[in-house]
Amino acid sequence: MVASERLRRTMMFVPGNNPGLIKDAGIFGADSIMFDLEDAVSLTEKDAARYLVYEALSRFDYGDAELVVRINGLDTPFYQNDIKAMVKAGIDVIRLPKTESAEMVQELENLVASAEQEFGKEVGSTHLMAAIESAKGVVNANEIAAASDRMIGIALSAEDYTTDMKTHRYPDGQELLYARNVILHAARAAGIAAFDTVFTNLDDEEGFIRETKLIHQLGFDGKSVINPRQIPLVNQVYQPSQKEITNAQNVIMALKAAQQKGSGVIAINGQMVDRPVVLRAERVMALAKANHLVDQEGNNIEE
Ligand SMILES: CC(C)(COP(=O)(O)OP(=O)(O)OC[C@H]1O[C@@H](n2cnc3c(N)ncnc32)[C@H](O)[C@@H]1OP(=O)(O)O)[C@@H](O)C(=O)NCCC(=O)NCCSC(=O)C[C@@](O)(CC(=O)O)C(=O)O
Ligand SMILES: [Mg+2]
Repeated sequence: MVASERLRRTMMFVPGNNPGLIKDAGIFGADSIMFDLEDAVSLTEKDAARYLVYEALSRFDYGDAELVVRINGLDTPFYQNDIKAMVKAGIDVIRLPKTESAEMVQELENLVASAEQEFGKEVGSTHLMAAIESAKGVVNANEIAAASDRMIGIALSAEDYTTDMKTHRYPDGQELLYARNVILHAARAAGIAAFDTVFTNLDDEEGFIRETKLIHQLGFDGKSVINPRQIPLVNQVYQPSQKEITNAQNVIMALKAAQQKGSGVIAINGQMVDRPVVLRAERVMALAKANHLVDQEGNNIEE
């Protein structure tokens, strides 16, 4: 699948030092599975975790899920070995934590390109994403998002970010409003995905849904999650209504009819339909397919 066409509603963190969680991570339906070598892994387990994730990537089948690894930061002694091992294993995406500048992304890109050459991988085949976890990262979000053609997205990491901002997380999320909007605009301007942060209180389902509705309304592609229980809740929020699906089906039908006639102009009931409407309709249909509300041809699936 082309990286830019993927749905990324959920990106699930899986601690890289936990064999049980790693083995079963594919059964929960996350759009992206993110093996963590950074903050979920203690300093004494860094090498063991890297080895475990490498072996898992080589042995287990995670189906259609996009496979991501969060490597250790560029200020640690671990990131170079992380990059080599993950490129060798054929990871889809490397997520750089605590990204503060375009130069950091470019350093990552150079190391990834060297590793691709060393291990006989196609140069450019490993995609990148950056987590923004500080005021400096937010201020430089535009240049980070545009730093490399390999970038598929940028993410807000609110736990570290709120610490850097000398605050903490509140239920209404006011403290994140600026960072969320900056990250979203930087991602959209660069034509890549925007991911919202984790929600750490697993027992506060109501709070999780409230936050997910907010980031869905703002325009985020999806959210980092820490537990399989959060996946269906995100998918539910991102599920289009029947009215949205019917409208999208009409737009797609009109598009096909126009193409058959060799016309570039699409009209429904005499009303011209412009490109943004077509793009929105295509996204609604992609979400409807992912939620099994329509079949691959876009027809309603009867209950
Ligand atoms: C929290 C808890 C211990 C609870 O476990 P519990 O077992 O009590 O949960 P249960 O609900 O009972 O689990 C039901 C079944 O699912 C299985 N299961 C659970 N979690 C699973 C999972 N993640 N992957 C696969 N499988 C899973 C489990 O094994 C069980 O399987 P089974 O026994 O067979 O029924 C567990 O979830 C967990 O470890 N989460 C990941 C935590 C983590 O990675 N933190 C670091 C990333 S954040 C960060 O660093 C901040 C950040 O950097 C973020 C940013 O950058 O965005 C920033 O700055 O903001
Ligand atoms: Mg963090």
